[in-house]
Amino acid sequence: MSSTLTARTDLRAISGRETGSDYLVSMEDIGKVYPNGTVAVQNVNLHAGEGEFLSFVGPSGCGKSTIFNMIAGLTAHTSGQLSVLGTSPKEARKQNEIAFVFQEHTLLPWEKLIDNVTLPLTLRGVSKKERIREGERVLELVGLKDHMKVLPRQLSGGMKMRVSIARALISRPKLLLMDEPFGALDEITRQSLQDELLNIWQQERKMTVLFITHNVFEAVFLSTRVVVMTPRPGKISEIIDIPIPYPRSEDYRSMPEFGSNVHKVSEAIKH
Ligand SMILES: Nc1ncnc2c1ncn2[C@@H]1O[C@H](COP(=O)(O)OP(=O)(O)OP(=O)(O)O)[C@@H](O)[C@H]1O
Repeated sequence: MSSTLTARTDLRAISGRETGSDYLVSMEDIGKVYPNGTVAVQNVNLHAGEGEFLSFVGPSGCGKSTIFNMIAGLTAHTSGQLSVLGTSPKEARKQNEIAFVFQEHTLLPWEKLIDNVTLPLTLRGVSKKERIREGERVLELVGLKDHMKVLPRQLSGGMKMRVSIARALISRPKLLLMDEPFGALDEITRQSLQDELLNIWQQERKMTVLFITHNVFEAVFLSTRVVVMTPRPGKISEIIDIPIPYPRSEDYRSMPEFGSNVHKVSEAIKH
């Protein structure tokens, strides 16, 4: 076992964030075999604490989305022990404390932004007054409060992604799962959304983010730890601490520490 597999950054020291002692996600020897016999992941051991930002990198098909779907209670693991927010993934999902953001924005084209972002509250029967208050709060967080009444088609790709993030935040999730959210965006938009996501994560002090990306630069810019996976059947080969303090400014992207961490993660992916 690699020594970095068990290493753990002192999150409080690098981010100034409060951290809890309990794990939000605990995966012990997790495996997943799909009904057609595909062994997607094997022997996955991972613990994510409150307030962490973990990115998952690895070759296509190594089981990253499968891991997220198991954590979200959308597909069952077939071996090992998985606990999310201290209970089973399905139970955790019912508590509305897990939110998902995908690469595709999945907004309702005929609904104004305010109605799109408040949809999870509408489905739960929350009053209109509270929906509007919470909708304004999250649209403000993503810098779109002035666009409450517009339709999704009037927005750029980056703005649509901001709306998806706002909708995910409306339930004040403890755990935010993001599956390649910025994969379809141009580099400039992508970097500005990375900055915004870190700002939001710093404000929502206890929220844990799990983030899938194919982009090593993005993983190193955002994360407290980077989880590196092997080709299928996916296993975790290394978990690399990124012990650079937050807030991480634009300058971080040109610092030697950034380059050396990118190199470390890139090397880990090759082995
Ligand atoms: N419902 C399913 N039934 C059978 N096999 C599946 C199913 N979903 C995924 N797989 C297979 O499981 C493996 C892992 O897939 P998964 O989508 O989790 O990988 P990934 O790392 O997220 O890939 P990518 O980076 O390309 O999105 C792949 O071989 C995939 O074909």
